[in-house]
Amino acid sequence: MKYVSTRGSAPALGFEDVTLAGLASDGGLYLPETWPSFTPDQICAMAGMSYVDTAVAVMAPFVAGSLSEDELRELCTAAYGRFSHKAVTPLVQLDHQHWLLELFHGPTLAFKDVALQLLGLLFEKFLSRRDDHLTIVGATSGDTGSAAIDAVAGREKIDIFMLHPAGRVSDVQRRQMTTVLAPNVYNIAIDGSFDDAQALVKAMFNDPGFSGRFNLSAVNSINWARLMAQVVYYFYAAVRLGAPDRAIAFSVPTGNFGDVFAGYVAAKMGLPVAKLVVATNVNDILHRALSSGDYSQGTVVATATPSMDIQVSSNFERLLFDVGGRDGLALAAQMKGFEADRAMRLTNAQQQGAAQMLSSVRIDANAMNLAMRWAHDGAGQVIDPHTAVGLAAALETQVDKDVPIVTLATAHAAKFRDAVERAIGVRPAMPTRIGSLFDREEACAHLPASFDAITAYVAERSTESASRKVGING
Ligand SMILES: Cc1ncc(COP(=O)(O)O)c(C=O)c1O
Ligand SMILES: N[C@@H](CCOP(=O)(O)O)C(=O)O
Repeated sequence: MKYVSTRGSAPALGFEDVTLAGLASDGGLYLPETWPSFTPDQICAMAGMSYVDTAVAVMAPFVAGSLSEDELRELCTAAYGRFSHKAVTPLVQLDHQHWLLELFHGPTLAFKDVALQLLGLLFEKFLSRRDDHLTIVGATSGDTGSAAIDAVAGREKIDIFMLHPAGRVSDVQRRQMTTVLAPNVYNIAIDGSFDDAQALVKAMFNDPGFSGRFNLSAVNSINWARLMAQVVYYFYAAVRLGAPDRAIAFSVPTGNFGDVFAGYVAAKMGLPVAKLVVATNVNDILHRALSSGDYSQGTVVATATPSMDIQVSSNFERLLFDVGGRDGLALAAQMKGFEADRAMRLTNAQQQGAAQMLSSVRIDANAMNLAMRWAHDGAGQVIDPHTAVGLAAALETQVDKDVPIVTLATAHAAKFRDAVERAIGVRPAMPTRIGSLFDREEACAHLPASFDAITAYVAERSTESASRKVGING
């Protein structure tokens, strides 16, 4: 399997190189050259499979040439062995049509664990084959950071620098990052939004001197391996609800467009997806783009769904590339225009291509709170605010009554317990696997959202870490 860049001028690479590179050298994002696909019989055969077996079946075509099926199975067994639910991503029924797909049974209580537990192991596997050290730079609105840190903490050939917007993540999210005191983990709170953090990370990748010197890699969903691992749970859920004989709709609370793009990939691979609902909070760039073609960056508003307080959705570029005819050079020009003007219009082909599978809904605080209450009072489920945005959008979307609608439950309610308590008067208990989060010491640098300040910090700490490793090993 070869991967090509959405901006058309980086070299095509295999899975191992794409995973270690993160972002393509032309600033684009990697995608498979062609979509692998399954026949209805092959999808039918997934019905009785365990999560690990489904993961191997779905991901094998993507890793071909870099991992054998046995190696992939070994990594998946280790990654999903850390989940607290036997089904890994169980389904819960809410009423005759609505379901939740619980994606928060991993070590850090959010859907990010599904991909990042695997990605940590992929990094280790690929680094064991070469004499290399990786410097991961990442941006987080809270969940990617904690999941990535859990996945790579203590790994000898990796340093991780994780930027989060100061004061704009929940206390649980912050502590899940800052209380990990492993020597290869560096948390940085920046004065700015998640978008500022993501722009700084991309700027580090796009500076060839800096990215080459520190051998940068990515844990954000700009890294293809992140999305690949998320495709699995669409198959896993859909076959349990009757695919391939029945089409399934999914409603996905959306920020960086990674999770919902994984659903798009599942559909490209032959899964019968009736509809993908893109559920945004009031930071609604994706809703405006999909409903009217207007992709223009507004100011980020802080909400009770901080992980979705995003106005530039990095994976949207992957969708535009695929539905717009895969013309990398044209897309590169369009994205350069966006970077200069902070606004662009979708082409007709992009708009129409997206509309074939995707619809969008913008959910405000009131609708989100009502959905939390609906799930609690009607089905006895305490859901987190991000999941509630997805559920509210599902409830507002017209779907044939015979089609099940699965809302992706992206985080455990305890991660956002203050917002949940405000909405339904119930304070979710912290799962015991989180341990004594509130008794632990925190470590975090606080820096301005400035390229010079961040790169100086990374350079100084990476050098320190390199010399420390020489000291340990030599
Ligand atoms: C809890 C939660 N829900 C939803 C999202 C949005 O997912 P995506 O960025 O893949 O669209 C995020 C962050 O990414 C998240 O942390
Ligand atoms: N909500 C995310 C934002 C980063 O998204 P990613 O999927 O691109 O890593 C977070 O939790 O940090």
